[in-house]
Amino acid sequence: MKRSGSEKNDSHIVSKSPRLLNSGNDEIDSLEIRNQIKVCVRIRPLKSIELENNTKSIIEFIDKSALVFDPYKEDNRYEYHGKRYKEIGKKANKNLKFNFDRVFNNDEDNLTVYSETTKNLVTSLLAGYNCSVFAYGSTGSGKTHTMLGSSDDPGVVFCTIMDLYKHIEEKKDRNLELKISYFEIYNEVIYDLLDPKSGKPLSVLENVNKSINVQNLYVYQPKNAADLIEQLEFGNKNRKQHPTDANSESSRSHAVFQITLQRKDFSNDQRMAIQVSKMSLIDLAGSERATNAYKTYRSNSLHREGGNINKSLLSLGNCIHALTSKKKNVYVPYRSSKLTLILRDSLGGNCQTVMIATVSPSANQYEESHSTLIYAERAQGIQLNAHKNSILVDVKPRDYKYLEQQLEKYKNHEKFVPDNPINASMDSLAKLNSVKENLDHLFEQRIELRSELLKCEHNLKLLDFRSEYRKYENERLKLLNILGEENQSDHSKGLHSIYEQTSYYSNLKSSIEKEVEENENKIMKFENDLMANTDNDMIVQTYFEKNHTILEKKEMKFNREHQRKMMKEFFSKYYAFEEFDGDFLDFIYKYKSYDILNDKGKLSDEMDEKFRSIVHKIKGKKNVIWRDDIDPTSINRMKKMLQLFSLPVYDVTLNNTPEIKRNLVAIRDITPRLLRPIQNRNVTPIHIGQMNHQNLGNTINISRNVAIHSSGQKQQSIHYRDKPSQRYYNNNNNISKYYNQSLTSIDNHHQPWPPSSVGGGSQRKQRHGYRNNKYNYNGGVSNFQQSNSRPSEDNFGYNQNIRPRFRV
Ligand SMILES: Nc1ncnc2c1ncn2[C@@H]1O[C@H](COP(=O)(O)OP(=O)(O)OP(=O)(O)O)[C@@H](O)[C@H]1O
Repeated sequence: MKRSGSEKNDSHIVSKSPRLLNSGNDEIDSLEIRNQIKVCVRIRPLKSIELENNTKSIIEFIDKSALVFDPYKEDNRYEYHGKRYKEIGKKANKNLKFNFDRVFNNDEDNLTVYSETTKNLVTSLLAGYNCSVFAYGSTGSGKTHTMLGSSDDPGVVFCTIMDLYKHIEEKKDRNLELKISYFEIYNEVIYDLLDPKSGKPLSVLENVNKSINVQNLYVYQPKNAADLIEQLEFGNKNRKQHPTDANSESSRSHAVFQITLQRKDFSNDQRMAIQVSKMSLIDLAGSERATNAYKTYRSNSLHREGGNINKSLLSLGNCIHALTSKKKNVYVPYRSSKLTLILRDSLGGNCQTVMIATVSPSANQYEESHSTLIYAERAQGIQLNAHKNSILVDVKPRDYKYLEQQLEKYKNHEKFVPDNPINASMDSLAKLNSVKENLDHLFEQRIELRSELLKCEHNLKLLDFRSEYRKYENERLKLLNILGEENQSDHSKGLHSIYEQTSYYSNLKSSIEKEVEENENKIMKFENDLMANTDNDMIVQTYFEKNHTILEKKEMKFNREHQRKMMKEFFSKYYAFEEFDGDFLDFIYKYKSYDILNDKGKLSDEMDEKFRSIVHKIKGKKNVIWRDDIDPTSINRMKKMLQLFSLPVYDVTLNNTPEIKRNLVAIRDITPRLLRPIQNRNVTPIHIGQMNHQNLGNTINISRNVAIHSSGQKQQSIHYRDKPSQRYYNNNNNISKYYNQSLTSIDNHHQPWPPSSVGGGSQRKQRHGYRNNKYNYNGGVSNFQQSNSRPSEDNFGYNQNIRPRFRV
């Protein structure tokens, strides 16, 4: 035999399931999760017509893990003079041995296939893992027979449903919700098989969680197994079929049947665990090549159909190829077809996947079966990364009591779906909404005031820089002794003008600071009160966090602009100085002053060293500075100069713990609903069609009023070290990011700023007053000295006890 696949071992079985929840089911708790796709091959029996025509079989079953394609056969040779020879002109047998996780022979039924491929996945599904089973093979090789089967030999889908319901009934797991959807991809268009009347093509979108969703898909919640089977049959009838050479009932589309399970665990009175898992059972269209399959069909539409089937299967092949490539960071072209986009998780992501490759043993399907086996062999290398999809949600004890009462009430009912189990955040939202208008106004005012304040800071720093620079210039000019009395007084005037402006901006700054402080105190009061009254509700937190982050972003931007302007100023001075240096040197060389002075012995050591250092600089050589040469005054000067390049900005220090991240999934999904005006406390029916059953977070849409508390909301004194009693939280930046979208509904009610209220107007008037007072400074150097007495650069004039959120 020419080829042999690698021997299988259990190294791909990586972990026992993490026990987030103890399901109470031994089977689930001892579950083994593979990190590799499981590939099985099923050989169908030869059909009666094939047997009648003496069609040769090209696949030989070796054992449960191996088969030989196009086996070498002794009797294919003819005998001549006691020796056996190959027939002249006859192609040699390929005689290829393939190894798979399981090979099913032609006499094994669907139940066996189910038990050894999908049964374990049902356990995984119940434990919270996503699972996929897909049948791949050429037309007429037995995909539909495997997945759907017949009344005599029910297929994998039927067995899965039965097993699932068996578990639900056995465990009487009332907290388990099961929903189904069924769609097909035909000619690269998605159609709902459970809602065929709509006839609308559905679109597929990737949501923020990176999960792929079919938009507006009809999701059905079956009453029981029989009801589910009925829906499945209904969907099957709606599939597109055309007869082909190889199969009179050939399915021309890829059919995707999905079961979504959601399980809520209330066993802990403080936390509710929500698990969402999904199983996709996929019957792909035939993988035959268009030329073979449609040689008898000349219709354009059928050619297009064949082309599209092959386009998506070609993309599937390309994805498998990329996923199994040994090269690093290979691009996987999931987006090249709808099929691969939908299968993205099944192929390389958070999923436990089984591929059942069906092959026909008929010699007429030689090429097709060969190519299926090659694909299947390649797919064995696909790595997966299945993990449980669970989320823990804090439950208030009072809610838990309520839940228990509800459970008691429904104890004897056959079916129990918790209606609206937890009800908390609506109150918080109402409280927030009652003061939100005032708060929005205060936040807008804060942005305005802070921007005025930063403008002052910017101008003061720029003036500080100019005054420092003027001092250097003065020293240089004095040194050169080329300045007359008149020029010197001009120069002092320039310095005086800087001091005057500094004095003006210092006064303006201190008045704005007062307004900022007033505004900040008001916001803090609202924030503290609301947080205390709503028990640190996540929605309320998020609202404040969002507004703090908006300010922080604006200030960062302003800071960058300030640095840019300072650099510009710095370089304009620097280049002027460089030019001067160059001219000076040129002058000295030109008139040989250096040589003359040197000759006359008038060149002091100091002058000589200075001259040499200038030459050194011009030549671009590095200067060696000895440690002893660095005097503390120059270091301080340098520090001061560096400080001029940054402004005090508002600081939201953020935390990013995994728990916060997890809760964010929930908050993101819950906020858009919670932020709607509270009209009706009753639960409105979910538009199931829009429910994103792939998305873990969306499951929370169902229990709309879930109260979610992040551990990150613990009172932390990080920002308010000197005031630990302040309620402040340290949370993830993303909250604000997500919240930005969700808040749009209330943002629409924003009052334009400035509001008509007297307070804001008068404050602005006050500021303008200071501006108009521009010339009422005391003037002169003494004024500058006075302004120097303004608080040091370290605290930028803010009382850190009050506002430590602002940082340099
Ligand atoms: N393992 C099997 N045992 C008995 N009959 C089988 C088996 N596999 C397939 N068949 C029969 O072969 C025929 C074609 O099978 P099936 O419709 O499942 O092919 P398919 O791969 O789904 O084809 P297509 O891609 O064209 O839909 C059917 O009549 C089916 O009953």
